[in-house]
Amino acid sequence: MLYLSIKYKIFVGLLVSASLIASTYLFGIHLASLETRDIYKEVYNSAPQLKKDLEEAISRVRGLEEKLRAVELMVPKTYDEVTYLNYLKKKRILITGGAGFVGSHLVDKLMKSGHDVVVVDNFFTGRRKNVEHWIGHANFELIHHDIVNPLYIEVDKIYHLASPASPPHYMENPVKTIKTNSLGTLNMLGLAKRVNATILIASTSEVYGDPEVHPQSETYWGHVNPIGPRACYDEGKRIAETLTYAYAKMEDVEVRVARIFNTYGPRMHMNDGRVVSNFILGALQNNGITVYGGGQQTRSFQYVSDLVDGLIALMESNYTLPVNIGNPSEHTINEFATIIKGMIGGNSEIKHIAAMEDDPQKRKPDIKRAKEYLGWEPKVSLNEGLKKTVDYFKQELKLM
Ligand SMILES: O=c1ccn([C@@H]2O[C@H](COP(=O)(O)OP(=O)(O)O[C@H]3OC[C@@H](O)[C@H](O)[C@H]3O)[C@@H](O)[C@H]2O)c(=O)[nH]1
Repeated sequence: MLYLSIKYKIFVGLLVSASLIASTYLFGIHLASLETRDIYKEVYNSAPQLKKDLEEAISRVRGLEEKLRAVELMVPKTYDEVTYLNYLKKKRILITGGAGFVGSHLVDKLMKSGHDVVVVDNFFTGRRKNVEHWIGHANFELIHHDIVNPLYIEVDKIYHLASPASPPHYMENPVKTIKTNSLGTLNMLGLAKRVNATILIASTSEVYGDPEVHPQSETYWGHVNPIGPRACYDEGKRIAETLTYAYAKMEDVEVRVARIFNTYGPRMHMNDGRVVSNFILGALQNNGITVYGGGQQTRSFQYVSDLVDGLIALMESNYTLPVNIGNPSEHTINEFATIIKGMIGGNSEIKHIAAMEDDPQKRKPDIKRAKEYLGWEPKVSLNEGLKKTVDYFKQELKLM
C-alpha cells in the first residue's frame, strides 16, 4: 500500500513538473515559429541567455518524458478476464495475421478462453493497435515477422490468416499477395508438419471467382480469370488450398480449410477500401456513397463474431474438407447502399462509377456443410452488425 502511494505521489509530482516545463517548452516552440521574423531574430541574437534557457528547458522536458514513461510502466495494466485452463486443456495457438481485422477478433476469443496465443504479423495491413490491449499479458506474444520467411516455433494449432484481403490492398502489390499465399502457406504447412500441429487455412469465397452457380456450395470448382487483376488473390488462395491438401495427403498434416465470405465489423481499417467501410464512411462524412458499376451485383455479409465462432468450430471439428463460412442473407450493392444511407441518415448522394474489372456478379454461400458438420450458422443480423460497425467508425472519426 505504502509503496503504491509513494509511486502515486511520484507520478503526480512528475505530471505537475512536466506540465510546467511543457508550457515553457511550448512557449519556446511558439517563439521558434517566429524565427523567420526580423523582430525575433533581433531579440534572439541579442539574448543568447534566452536561447540557452530554451535549450535547457527542452532537455529537461525530454528527461521528464523518459521518467513518465518509466512510471507508466510501473502502473499495472488491466486486461479482460481470461478463463483458467489447466495444462491439459491449454493450447499454444499461432495466429498468422493476428493483428489484422479478423485475426484480432480471433485473438480476443482465444485469449479469453484461456489459451496461449502467439500473433505473427508483418503489419502490411494489420495494426498493433488491434491487439495492444493484450500486450504484456502472460498468455500473449506478438512477433513481427513476414511468413514468406520460415518461422521456427512450438505450437499445437495454427490459424493461418495472413494475407491482405481487401481488393485494393491485394491488388496494390500482386506479387506480395501471391508470395504470402503460396510461400507463406508452404512455410506454415511445413511448420505444422514439423511440430505436428493442426492447421486451419483462411481461404475465401473468391476461389469461386465470378460464379456461374448460385448459391455457391463447396463442391463448385469456380470460375476464375487466371490473369485478371483479382488473380493474385483468387489464384493465391486456390494454390494455398492445393498445397494444404497435398500436405494432408503426403505428410498426414491435420488440415482445416475455411472459405470465408464477405465479412465486416469493428477494426476494419478506415482505408480498408471494401464496400462496408467505404459506404459507412462516405455516409458519415457526407462525402457520398460510390457504387462501382450498376449496383445489381450481390454480396452476402457476415458479422465478424459469427466468422470467429465458425473458424473455432471448424478447427475443433474433425472435418477436413473446405467449409463455407458466411451469412446467406443476400443483397444487391444498390440495396446495401440504401440500407446504410437509411441507417446513418444525412444527405449523402448515391453515385455510380465504372465497374471493377472481373467483379463477381453474384455471391451467396451455401452453408449446409457448416450446419451439418460444425453445428454452426450465423447469429448476428445485418441490422445489428451494421449498428455496431457504424458506432465503431463514429469513434474512429472522432480520433482523427
Ligand atoms: O466503395 C465501394 C466498394 C466496393 N463496391 C462493390 O461492392 C462489392 C463488394 O466489394 P468488396 O470490395 O467489399 O469485396 P469483394 O466481394 O469484391 O471481395 C471480397 O470478397 C471476399 C473476401 O475474401 C475479401 O474480403 C474480398 O476479396 C463489389 O461489387 C464492389 O464492386 C462498391 O460498389 N463501392
